[in-house]
Amino acid sequence: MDSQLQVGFIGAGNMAFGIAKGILSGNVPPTNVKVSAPSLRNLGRFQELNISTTHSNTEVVCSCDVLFVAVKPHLVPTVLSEISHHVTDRHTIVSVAAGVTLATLEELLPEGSRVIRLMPNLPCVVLQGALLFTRGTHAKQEHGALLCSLLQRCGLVEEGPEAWIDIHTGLSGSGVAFVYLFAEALAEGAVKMGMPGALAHRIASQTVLGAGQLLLESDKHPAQLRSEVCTPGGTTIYGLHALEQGGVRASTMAAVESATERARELGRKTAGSGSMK
Ligand SMILES: NC(=O)C1=CN([C@@H]2O[C@H](COP(=O)(O)OP(=O)(O)OC[C@H]3O[C@@H](n4cnc5c(N)ncnc54)[C@H](O)[C@@H]3O)[C@@H](O)[C@H]2O)C=CC1
Ligand SMILES: O=C(O)[C@@H]1CCC=N1
Repeated sequence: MDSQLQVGFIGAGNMAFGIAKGILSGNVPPTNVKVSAPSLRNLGRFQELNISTTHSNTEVVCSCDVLFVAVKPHLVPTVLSEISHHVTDRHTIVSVAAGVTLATLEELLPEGSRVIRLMPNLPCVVLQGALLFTRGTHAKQEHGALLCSLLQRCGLVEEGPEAWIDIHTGLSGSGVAFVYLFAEALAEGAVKMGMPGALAHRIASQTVLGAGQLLLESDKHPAQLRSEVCTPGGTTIYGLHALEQGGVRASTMAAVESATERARELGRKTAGSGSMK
């Protein structure tokens, strides 16, 4: 990767911070990164990473080659209209906004702009993200490869068709929160049975981490690993029976479906009016 490559972020929230941390863990020095946001509130933690910060979105655009647009979806039309005059051949614009489609992004930017739609997730901040991107009309394979090399330390980075981005949003962007809910409930079950809360939460976190790592590294189907934990007539099958009675499988599938549908709805609203309230 070109050591002169300049990276910009518009929006200094949780997701921008996660991606920035991943990028800095690769071979991009903080002096090559700039972030903008209207208030000082979120900028401090970027400054702690020696990233330069500003309140001017156009200043970021004018100084970078790859620009991450990391504001809430309903602000994307306003932000892109504001910076549009400054977007040139130099730029690859990468939007992480849930639901906002390539068609909307391309329409809001000058003809021929290079656009990529990326859906990351919060564990980028610990270099364990799951990211899926899709390239717009004018973003070539080489631009996808450049993005992959920038994000190489963020976690798993995959490319796919745009139709999968909203699904990935439900599965993984939002899915992280579904896993947290499960971890919280695991710990609360232990607290109910008499274990101190702090210990229960530490053990629940390690259980989620260990289960995930084994699932990834073993290359086995989750049902196979589940059966390896179940002793016939033992404790696990009793617990699984209780979960199935609560409809955990159906409600988890419904959660992914519902989050995916919401991403699609956000996309339609952004395409329609530029205002999503
Ligand atoms: N938080 C998450 O887990 C994920 C978020 N996303 C997407 O990332 C985007 C950002 O989400 P978060 O980081 O969670 O939001 P956030 O609320 O933490 O951050 C948004 C940032 O945008 C800044 N901002 C607001 N108006 C602005 C403007 N006019 N110009 C420049 N900056 C402005 C805010 O000051 C704030 O720093 C959203 O579009 C969301 O869909 C995608 C995947 C996961
Ligand atoms: O909840 C949201 O809309 C964002 C997108 C995926 C995760 N957080």
